[in-house]
Amino acid sequence: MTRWENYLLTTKKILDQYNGSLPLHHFLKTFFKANPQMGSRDRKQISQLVYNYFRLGHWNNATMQRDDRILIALFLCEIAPNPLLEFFRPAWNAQTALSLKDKLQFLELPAVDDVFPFAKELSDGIDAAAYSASFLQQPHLYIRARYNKQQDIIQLLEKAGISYALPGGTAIALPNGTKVDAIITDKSWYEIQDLSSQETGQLLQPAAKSYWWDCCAASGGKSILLKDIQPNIELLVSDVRTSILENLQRRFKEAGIKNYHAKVLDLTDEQVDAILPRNQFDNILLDAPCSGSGTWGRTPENLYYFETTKIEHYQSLQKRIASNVVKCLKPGGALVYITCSVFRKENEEVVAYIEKELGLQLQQGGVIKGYDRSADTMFAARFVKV
Ligand SMILES: C[S@@+](CC[C@H](N)C(=O)[O-])C[C@H]1O[C@@H](n2cnc3c(N)ncnc32)[C@H](O)[C@@H]1O
Repeated sequence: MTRWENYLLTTKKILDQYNGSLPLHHFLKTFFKANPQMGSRDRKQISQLVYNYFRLGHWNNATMQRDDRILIALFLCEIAPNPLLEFFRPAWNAQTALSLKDKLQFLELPAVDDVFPFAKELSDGIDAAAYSASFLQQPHLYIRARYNKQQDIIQLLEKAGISYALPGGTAIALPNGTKVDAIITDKSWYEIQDLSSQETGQLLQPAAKSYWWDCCAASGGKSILLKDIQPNIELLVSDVRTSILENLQRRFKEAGIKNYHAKVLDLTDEQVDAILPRNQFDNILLDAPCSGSGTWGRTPENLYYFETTKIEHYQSLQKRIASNVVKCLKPGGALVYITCSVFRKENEEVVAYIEKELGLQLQQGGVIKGYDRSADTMFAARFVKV
């Protein structure tokens, strides 16, 4: 059997075994660990076939054999010729540089408008067809340059022969999979952060000496952004997961951030204001737990396995957390609500709840589109407590 036939067979084996209960990258890690005969090149190429397969979601599923679908996915998602495609479909391999539209025409296949199967759930202003088509492209890896190091970083990238783009601000777009830490060895020069996530910073507007609570901090991406915009703030970070706050502490150390407090807190607890020793903040950043549907370009298995019933679950969690934390916001203070979701129920409907039920005033915000620039799509809204 040739290497390419073996890759195709292994891809089918993975697709047979995977059921969506774990994130795909965890499943693949375990699968390759159990099959150590595969080298890193084999793992990379098989992973590419599996990921591309899921990029098609349920699109045109009924009419395609699995082998065909794997090869069609490879052809539609990749822009450079590929030895595996050359082996199985040399005529297609000669056409990999065509646009998506021309590739579909070449194969006499219908448009990919329904790759994303939840179009009727989308937030205002998201173009469902463009969003669907965006899944066939791998998103970029974005970094945010810190301490005016953008020029120094660019020099290192050029020296290493890495292509890059400058989409604005201090963001740098890199090809997905770039080994950034091997190129930029001083970790304090940059943060890995998606472009749309970087742009949520425009809503933070931190005043010097103000007291902030990043109440769903995870490993602290938004908090580092906040501190980079205004280092002179007081900051409490919290999350329900102890392990993620340990990651945050490591990441803050690498980023040179020292002055902050960290606390493990479950924000579904109605008494959360009573647990905090100082429970009145000038500003609260609520980067809420959500479906993550705006980031599925990086986890396309969700196109296949996500169940819409989960949206309601996230909405009720978001409302519950918002109503508990707003009690800790000083009058005149701002709440910044963020999701990486494209669903109206997690975005506009939660905004309406915060306005109507919690009495805050919406100042600015909305969807931050990423699908037209190989980035995540997010939602951010800034409120003031009157
Ligand atoms: C979208 S992530 C935050 C991302 C982070 N702000 C960043 O920029 O990297 C949401 C976080 O909410 C946390 N979370 C989920 N349920 C929670 C709860 N009941 N109380 C507190 N935090 C919770 C999760 O552990 C997760 O880390």
